[in-house]
Amino acid sequence: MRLRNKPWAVKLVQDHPESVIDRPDPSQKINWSKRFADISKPLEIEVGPGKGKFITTMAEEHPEKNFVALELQMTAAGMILRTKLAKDLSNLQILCADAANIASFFDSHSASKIYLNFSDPWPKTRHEKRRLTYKSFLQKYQTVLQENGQIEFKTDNAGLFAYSVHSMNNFGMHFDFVSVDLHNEKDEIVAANIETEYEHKFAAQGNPIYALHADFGVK
Ligand SMILES: C[S@@+](CC[C@H](N)C(=O)[O-])C[C@H]1O[C@@H](n2cnc3c(N)ncnc32)[C@H](O)[C@@H]1O
Repeated sequence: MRLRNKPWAVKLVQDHPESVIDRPDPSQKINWSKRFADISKPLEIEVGPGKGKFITTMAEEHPEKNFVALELQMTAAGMILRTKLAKDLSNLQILCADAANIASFFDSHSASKIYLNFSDPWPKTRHEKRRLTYKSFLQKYQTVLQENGQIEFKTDNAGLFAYSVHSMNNFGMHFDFVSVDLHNEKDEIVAANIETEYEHKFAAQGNPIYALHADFGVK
């Protein structure tokens, strides 16, 4: 998804370096302890949050955790920042960067969860390496996640879901939860689910939502 360029978003990002790390040099680790008031809180990362409904809701509902929105597009980063400022979410930081460099930005084994929500499907075989569940990405997530850390993945795209199950299984990951119709699971699972912008749109069109939780097991 490519968002139309919004000049206000660029300006907002530039005006708030305390909240957004804008295209950092991947050769330098980020000092997260300077960015979060309490670094001892569990850290959760969403890769590709888009406009940020999911990650800002999570940050609002879970002040006991720290969150990082890792988003490639500056316009999307600006939209997330606007919500962060409006809701005064001090436990949310925005990292405007490519997830291909995720292992450079975080200490090894520092995160407890990585969320992949409605990632771009890249259906052409020649673009397989760009899929966020391709093995080179899984390798980087493994480095960033703690031993018992989890990946939570949701999509409406059956092809990307099948591909991701295959890719994670080949990588030796363990599946803790799999659903091919998340919105029609048991009441407590449905109630705990926080929708993303894409999820809301696709579910409203009657599409099933696929979901899984997976971990890398003991290293
Ligand atoms: C299809 S949108 C989904 C947005 C949101 N997660 C949702 O469910 O509504 C995918 C998002 O992932 C971002 N993205 C794609 N590749 C990325 C990468 N390599 N690193 C960081 N963000 C990425 C895109 O810029 C876009 O905002």
